[in-house]
Amino acid sequence: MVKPIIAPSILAADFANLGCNCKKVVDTGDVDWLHIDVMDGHFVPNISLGSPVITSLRKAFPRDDAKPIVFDCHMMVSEPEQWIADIAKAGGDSYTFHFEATKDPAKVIKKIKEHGLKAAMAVKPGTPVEEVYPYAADLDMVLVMTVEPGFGGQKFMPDMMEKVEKLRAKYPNLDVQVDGGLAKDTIEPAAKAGANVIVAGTSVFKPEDPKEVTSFLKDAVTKEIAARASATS
Ligand SMILES: O=C(CO)[C@H](O)[C@H](O)COP(=O)(O)O
Ligand SMILES: [Fe+2]
Repeated sequence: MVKPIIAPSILAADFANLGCNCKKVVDTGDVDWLHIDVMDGHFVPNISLGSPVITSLRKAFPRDDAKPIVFDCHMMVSEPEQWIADIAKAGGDSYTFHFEATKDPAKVIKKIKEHGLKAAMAVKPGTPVEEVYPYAADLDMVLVMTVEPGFGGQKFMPDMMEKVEKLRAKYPNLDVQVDGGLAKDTIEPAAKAGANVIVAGTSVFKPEDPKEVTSFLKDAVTKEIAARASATS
């Protein structure tokens, strides 16, 4: 059975106070992962951050902590194979590449695993979810984008929930992640469709009290996972 995972996107943090901002959201107790958006200005029309920032952040969240935080790296980059070694060295745990960014997804997945990282594949809103199926057995997670990648603070696209439903029906034990516009008013359709890994940037980092949001998001996902388990037992 999948677990409910809340992954705040650090793109919405104040980069001058990145460590403190991240500690504040992790201290809610609801956060298991930090979602790290790497953008190259080529695959997407924006530049964000890269491995030096991940190296620094890893020092603030060491792997030998009582509750280690998973660094979930969302690689919005062309030729994704070229950054795998860098991200592994910097302290990433999971490497999500875009299906649209490579001609050979199987080769990218193999290289990610060779570097000891979890492998995940993302699909942009215009990409049919069926493209994922040939690779699903080798993936730890599939990311269904609920905005066009490139910027935080965009509006959640409810039409993407059909993709989440298809994935959840076909792969009951696969981590299915949604990213873009997730907040208290959009979590319900995502959780009901079967998403269990929730990326949320603006809605978690911007309010004064992140706990109020993280606990709402986590409760919503926990409830839907339990409902699905009892329906299938
Ligand atoms: O991958 C992303 C953008 O491409 C971000 O993870 C995403 O936009 C999260 O930010 P928000 O919750 O503010 O929409
Ligand atoms: Fe992201």
